[in-house]
Amino acid sequence: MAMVSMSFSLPNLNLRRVNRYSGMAFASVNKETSTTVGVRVTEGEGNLPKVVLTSPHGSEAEIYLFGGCLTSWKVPNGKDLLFVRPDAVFNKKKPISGGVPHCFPQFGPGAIQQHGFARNLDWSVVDSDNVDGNPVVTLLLKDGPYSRSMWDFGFQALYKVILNSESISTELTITNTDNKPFSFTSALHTYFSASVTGASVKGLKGCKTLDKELDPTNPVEGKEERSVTFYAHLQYRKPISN
Ligand SMILES: O=P(O)(O)OC[C@H]1O[C@@H](O)[C@H](O)[C@@H](O)[C@@H]1O
Repeated sequence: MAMVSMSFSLPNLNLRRVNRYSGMAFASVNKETSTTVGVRVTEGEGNLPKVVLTSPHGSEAEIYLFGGCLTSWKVPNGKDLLFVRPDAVFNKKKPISGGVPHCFPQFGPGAIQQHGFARNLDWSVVDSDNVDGNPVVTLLLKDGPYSRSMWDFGFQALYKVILNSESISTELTITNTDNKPFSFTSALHTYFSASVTGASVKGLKGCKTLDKELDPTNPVEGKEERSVTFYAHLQYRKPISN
């Protein structure tokens, strides 16, 4: 078993169960479904089912079952701290581009599709809870014919999201359910919404660039510092010095 987790300002929790429901599984939703205080499943963009977590303190989070993708985390003042690209599509033809997409069982490019298949599949809700007023949901993804066609291993992925008044916690647990070992790479590939005014990146001069969007020739960077207020999709590789 392996675990990846991310948490922002999560205070110590007194895990007193208030209200719990186990065994929910939604592949689609026709109307709003709610069985646990602060946890409901409703229809999102493109009629895709999404779980909405609502805290009594006024924060709210949304997780699409397609890709198990956390797309929104609004704090009590209404500000969404996550970013979803304006050109993101919600039609299952591509992963949702933004929020916190899953990269599993491979991070980045490699033997299978970029960032793996977990962000392209429907997850299901297997558990929901309300702990001291804080809504908790656990999503499940298992191997199936599609994943086996690329990566022939039995696995179970459990993704637990806890919404607190001023923080959110995510925890991904991978279990090998096969009779042979496997290795994998994974990430909770978070897109934050932030102001980049005044931000820049230094130490670039002499780095080889890889610009997927604008220039496939990968020139060597001539500037030492670049502002990040322009749209770019750049990676820099520092040459190895002797
Ligand atoms: O564009 P994708 O497949 O959703 O991946 C998101 C990003 O993932 C990052 O890991 C890559 O470095 C970026 O190049 C890429 O844009």
